[in-house]
Amino acid sequence: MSPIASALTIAGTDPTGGAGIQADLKSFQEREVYGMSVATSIVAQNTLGVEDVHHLPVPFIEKQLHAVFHDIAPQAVKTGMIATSEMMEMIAMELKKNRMPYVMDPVMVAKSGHSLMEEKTRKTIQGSLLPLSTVVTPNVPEAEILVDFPIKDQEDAKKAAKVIVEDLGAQAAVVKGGHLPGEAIDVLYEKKEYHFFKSPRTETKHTHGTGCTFSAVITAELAKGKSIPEAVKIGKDFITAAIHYTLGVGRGNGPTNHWGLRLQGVPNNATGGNDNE
Ligand SMILES: Nc1ncnc2c1ncn2[C@@H]1O[C@H](COP(=O)(O)OP(=O)(O)O)[C@@H](O)[C@H]1O
Ligand SMILES: Cc1ncc(COP(=O)(O)O)c(N)n1
Repeated sequence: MSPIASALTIAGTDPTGGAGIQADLKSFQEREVYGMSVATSIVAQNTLGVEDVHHLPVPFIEKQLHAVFHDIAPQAVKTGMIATSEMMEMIAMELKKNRMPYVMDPVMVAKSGHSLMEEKTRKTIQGSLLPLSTVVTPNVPEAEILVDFPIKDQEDAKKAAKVIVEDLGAQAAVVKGGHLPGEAIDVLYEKKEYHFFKSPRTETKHTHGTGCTFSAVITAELAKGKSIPEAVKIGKDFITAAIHYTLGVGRGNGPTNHWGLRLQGVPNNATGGNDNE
């Protein structure tokens, strides 16, 4: 019997389930990967915004990591919200000791505008987690901070993805296109080659946790041994369906539909969710 693929997310929480470790675990499960999670910060948030954040003590985050690594070895790991430099440095040390495919989703600001990473941590990321990462998945605002130049179009996105790899040391980088106008086009730069992943833009406000879900699916696929381009392709198809078959829950920016991909091709009246057609 082939060993069960397992994945670990190290991130913040979202009690309404649309983002953070809750969204990551839903995504792992949908991809038939055994999901595990280490919480960094407990976030009081919903689809309307972030109310408060409680950072867990670094030694306690370390204990959670050891609990996982000393029992069930994941085949791939992702990081999401890591708010402080102290957290980031400890996590980098642990990932150095436990080398495996590592997806870094450099979560900095929630879509509601609330900061999820302290200002000084934004620079720590470059010397600690970035050089360890297999794939980095910044959105446009996050990529602009990492590369320190504006990203206004696909050419800028290509340049940024190349800088994140060639200069900042990531193995691969996907600059996501959700924040650019027009079709949702993500640019992957890996092994000196560009790959483009394009989907029609779904006109909806329900995009809470899209980046978390996208990076979690990439992590799950890497855990199963897929190549980086294959994993990103599946992540793209997954998030496109998750947004398209929106559930319409929540009074603000609602979550995506983590079983959306399973609905592909299913007639509208059988989907149970709202179809944005
Ligand atoms: N309205 C949309 N319709 C279709 N795909 C989208 C839409 N918004 C974002 N995406 C896709 O969702 C993924 C997450 O992108 P983005 O929203 O930029 O990340 P983040 O959630 O980190 O801000 C990317 O693959 C992007 O192309
Ligand atoms: C714990 C956590 N991690 C990530 C996000 C970003 O999600 P979004 O950009 O959709 O607000 C979030 N809101 N909460």
